[in-house]
Amino acid sequence: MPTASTEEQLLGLPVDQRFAALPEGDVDPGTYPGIYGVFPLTLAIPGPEAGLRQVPCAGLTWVGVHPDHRRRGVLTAMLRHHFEQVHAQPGTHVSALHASEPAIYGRHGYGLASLELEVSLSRGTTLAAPGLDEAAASVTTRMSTVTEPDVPARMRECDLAYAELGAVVGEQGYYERVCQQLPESLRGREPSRVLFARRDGADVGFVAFRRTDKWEHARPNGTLEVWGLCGAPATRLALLRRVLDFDLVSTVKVRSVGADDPLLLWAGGPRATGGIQTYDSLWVRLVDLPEALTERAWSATCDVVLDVADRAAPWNEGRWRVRADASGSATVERTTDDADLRLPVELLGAAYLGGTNLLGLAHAGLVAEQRPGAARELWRALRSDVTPTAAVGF
Ligand SMILES: CC(=O)SCCNC(=O)CCNC(=O)[C@H](O)C(C)(C)COP(=O)(O)OP(=O)(O)OC[C@H]1O[C@@H](n2cnc3c(N)ncnc32)[C@H](O)[C@@H]1OP(=O)(O)O
Repeated sequence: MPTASTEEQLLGLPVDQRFAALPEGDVDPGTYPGIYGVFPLTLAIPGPEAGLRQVPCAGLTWVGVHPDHRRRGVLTAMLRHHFEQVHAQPGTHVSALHASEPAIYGRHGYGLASLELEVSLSRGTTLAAPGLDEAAASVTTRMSTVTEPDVPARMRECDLAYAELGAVVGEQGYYERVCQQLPESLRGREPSRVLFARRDGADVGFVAFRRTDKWEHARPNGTLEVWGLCGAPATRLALLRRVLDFDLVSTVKVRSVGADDPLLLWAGGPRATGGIQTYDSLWVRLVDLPEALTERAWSATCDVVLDVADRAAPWNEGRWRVRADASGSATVERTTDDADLRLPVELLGAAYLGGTNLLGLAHAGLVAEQRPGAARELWRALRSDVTPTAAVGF
């Protein structure tokens, strides 16, 4: 049983974003059948002139259905409620989550938009990046502990300033939450530390990590797990070089590494690491399809009619004409014209950040092309120059 109070465990989840399904009929009136919460986030999506736009995003979290009520549609009803809430909220057009299991959320319109790697490195691994050495050398690092009062705000400032495509950034309360050190998560280990990268007297990034002490055969065999890394590439290089050189540590595990992160290039390729695991990262759901699609920038012209299936948010169902122009802007309007592509809304969520290849999905038989070439046309307009990075957990 957790020793922390409910309020401590819910730190950072705004009170008006905590929801519970009410018991009905012959059930225990003292137990909620289901709960969920929403972290208000920003999500970095493709923006004008090959830049980024950080847009509001509802971060679905804390989803749970009581074992006495499972498989009776409670989750389905809660998600419908969530979509109606977001639909009614001006300015927020997408929802996103990290899934506990990959089979749950596709049927509710969430598509897998980014991947994350967990990369293991041995202490002393050389990271080679000659073009960045000078900039990396100009960074100094300073160690803090996450419980120091100014750390959450400093981490948030860095995340906002250096967000990459696909990154999410929470409000201040979210950062207080990730910096909270509850006894059950510590379990005798040291609290998380943060090395801030500094240049000209200002924070330009950070690496957040926790070390686990271990000795084997009279030799130090500790592990250092990186759970947050932020900054321009040269800053991240400097920070990673620093954590690869900690005393008493033999293995450095870097979590939430984007699929195209330079770390693998710096290390010398996958076999230069101690191992790489690949996981699904952010699942994205277009709650307001036309607003979400017009909010992002487009990378090529297109004119396609989509026939979208969306049972859980029926206002998105049906045919939409999507026209993107050479300036990167798009219009999305209702139409009665014949469809060029038929697809479920989750595949638009998957392609929303520009990293999931819609043409590949058509080849895989998941998108039905009615007009030859329409999948390629839409994909070329949606794709981004860089692969979306992994999103931090929430
Ligand atoms: C964003 C987050 O917070 S992730 C955390 C999610 N929470 C958890 O994993 C906690 C443990 N699990 C649970 O609390 C519940 O089992 C939940 C939330 C996963 C599902 O809740 P339920 O109320 O049972 O789901 P519901 O009855 O609405 O099921 C909807 C559909 O999803 C399917 N489904 C539900 N859970 C799963 C699963 N784990 N794997 C595959 N399919 C699933 C159901 O079979 C059903 O399919 P159908 O429409 O074809 O009949």
